[in-house]
Amino acid sequence: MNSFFITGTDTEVGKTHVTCLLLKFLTQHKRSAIGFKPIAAGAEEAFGQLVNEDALNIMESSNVHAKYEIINPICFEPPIAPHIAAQRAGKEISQIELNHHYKEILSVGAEFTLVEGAGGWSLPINDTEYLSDWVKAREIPVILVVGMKLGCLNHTLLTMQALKTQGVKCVGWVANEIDPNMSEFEANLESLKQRIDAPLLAVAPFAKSKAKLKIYKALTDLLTIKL
Ligand SMILES: Nc1ncnc2c1ncn2[C@@H]1O[C@H](COP(=O)(O)OP(=O)(O)OP(=O)(O)O)[C@@H](O)[C@H]1O
Ligand SMILES: C[C@H](N)[C@H](N)CCCCCC(=O)O
Ligand SMILES: [Mg+2]
Repeated sequence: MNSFFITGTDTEVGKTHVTCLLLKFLTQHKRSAIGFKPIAAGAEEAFGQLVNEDALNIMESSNVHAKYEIINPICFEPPIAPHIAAQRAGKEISQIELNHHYKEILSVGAEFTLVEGAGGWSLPINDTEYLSDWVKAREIPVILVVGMKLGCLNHTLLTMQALKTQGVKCVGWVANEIDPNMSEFEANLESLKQRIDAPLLAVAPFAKSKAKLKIYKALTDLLTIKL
């Protein structure tokens, strides 16, 4: 069983978009795959419970299915930093709780579990802990989604530096074209390639529908897929 933690250079950079594309890629190649969104903030009431859009999207892109609470066990209504949402709801998120939920999703038995983070790499879950502490403790390899826009060089290099300092393995990165009007896309991609000590796995083009990943060999190797 393989797990990957999908982080991003920021919130709203395409972690869910890329997670769904990776899940679909795995499905197309007859791998069993499930998405996991342990912590979500930003949800609506539906079917008598709170549901988050990211979790619904990754459920739809997975070919292994489980109840909503298994896919997204921690969910808050306001679209704010999760530790603040938890505080407002009189709750506290902890690594112990995350371990429990992670065990449950792994017991579903998919070959691949893609865990989508929340926000960027350094996301507080309570007064003293970060989601990144949990990823490090569980030794889940990280895939970084870079939202390709002006400013992404700084965000990417700082994130890579943090991963390295914390001793967390980054198995690769995905360039996500979130801004169709970005100047010098290719030159920025090249600047990142030169400076990132992990392989480029794929490029996700700007597309509102029927998006497809431009796949690199590092991705097929990572997912043990022969094209
Ligand atoms: N390659 C793309 N082409 C077109 N639109 C995109 C692309 N990637 C992301 N988007 C859009 O940008 C917005 C943010 O993407 P997404 O929700 O995947 O970000 P996120 O990093 O998962 O955010 P969050 O931190 O809230 O989980 C969404 O509306 C999504 O449809
Ligand atoms: C509401 C948003 N879409 C995400 N679900 C949560 C983003 C938290 C970001 C925290 C921060 O780094 O400031
Ligand atoms: Mg998301």
